[in-house]
Amino acid sequence: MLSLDGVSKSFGAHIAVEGATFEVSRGETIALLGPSGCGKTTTLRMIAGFLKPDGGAIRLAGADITSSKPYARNIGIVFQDYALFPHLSVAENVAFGPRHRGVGKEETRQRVERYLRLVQMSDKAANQPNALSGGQQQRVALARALATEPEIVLLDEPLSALDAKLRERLRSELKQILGAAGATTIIVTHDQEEALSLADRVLVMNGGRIMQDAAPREIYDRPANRFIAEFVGRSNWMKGAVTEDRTGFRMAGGALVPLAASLPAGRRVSGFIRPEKLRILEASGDTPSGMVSLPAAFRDAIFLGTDTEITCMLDTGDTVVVLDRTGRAAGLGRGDRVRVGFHPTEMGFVDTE
Ligand SMILES: Nc1ncnc2c1ncn2[C@@H]1O[C@H](COP(=O)(O)OP(=O)(O)OP(=O)(O)O)[C@@H](O)[C@H]1O
Repeated sequence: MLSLDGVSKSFGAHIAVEGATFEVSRGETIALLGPSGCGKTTTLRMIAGFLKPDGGAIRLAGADITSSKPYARNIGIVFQDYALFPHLSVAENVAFGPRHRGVGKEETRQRVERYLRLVQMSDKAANQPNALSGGQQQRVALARALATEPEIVLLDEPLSALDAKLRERLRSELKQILGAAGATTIIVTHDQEEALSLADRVLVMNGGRIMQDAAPREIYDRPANRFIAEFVGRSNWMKGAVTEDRTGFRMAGGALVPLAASLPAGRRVSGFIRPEKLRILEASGDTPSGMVSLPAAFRDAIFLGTDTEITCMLDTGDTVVVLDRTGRAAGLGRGDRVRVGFHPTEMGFVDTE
């Protein structure tokens, strides 16, 4: 449906986007995820036609749109701040796009009804936007974008102006709405949960470059580099080195973690484990079968509601964070001896930079 091929954009000497290359299939939702300033919005603005790329090509439904005007592209956009027309009612806001594009009266009326129903705002059709909550306004903005039945919908940080609770609710609604509309969607966000939960594929950007383009699970379980392992989820980095025969990772302290595939000579890797993959074990006794255990001292525990975040100092000197749901930290005091256990298959590796 949409493809970018080597798309670049600089502002003066600053390269904002470099060689962006990816495709979005019909009905697919992809997320551009990355820290502030990584080039997400610039990429979106080039797709929308508000910015002209310095190089590369953008194609939409087979046509080269690299240089076409924004209004000539069949694209729907939802911005962070909703930007509804304040003097028009909710229904008139949704009708605006189709009417502007010459869609007939009856068809426009049907679309307003259909898309307001889809975002569950039918009962507010006659209201003015300023009489709606932030979440309601954002749903209307979505209906307005969908009502033109665009080939692609662009969502720029669509939930970031909402409070945490509402953001979570609207996130799952958004997924349903986009699915029901069969929309092809690109969502720009710096919120990893939003990207992982909404998108079929996540493109992680940093410094103007796309660093990984993969399914959410893949990004989380097999990040392409250290930046992604730290930006998406949290990581405990474990000291160690690849064994001489290059089939294992010998951790500081002696524990051996087998590698899924033997590494080419000269390649150095760093090992990491997600906090929820670690378990607190008693200081003595058998290590559960198949697990590796590392002696450690308990430091502190913070109760977060569902999880408790436990910090331990391994005897190797590494500090690790364990997310625990079993109440294992109860009764432990600073300095108490414990072991930190995990299954070797749950250790991830990235190239040492
Ligand atoms: N019109 C402009 N003129 C000059 N520099 C710009 C312009 N627009 C963006 N930039 C720069 O290009 C880089 C990428 O900006 P962009 O807005 O794409 O980042 P972003 O990933 O969307 O960040 P954020 O999440 O903060 O919006 C930044 O360093 C930014 O300062």
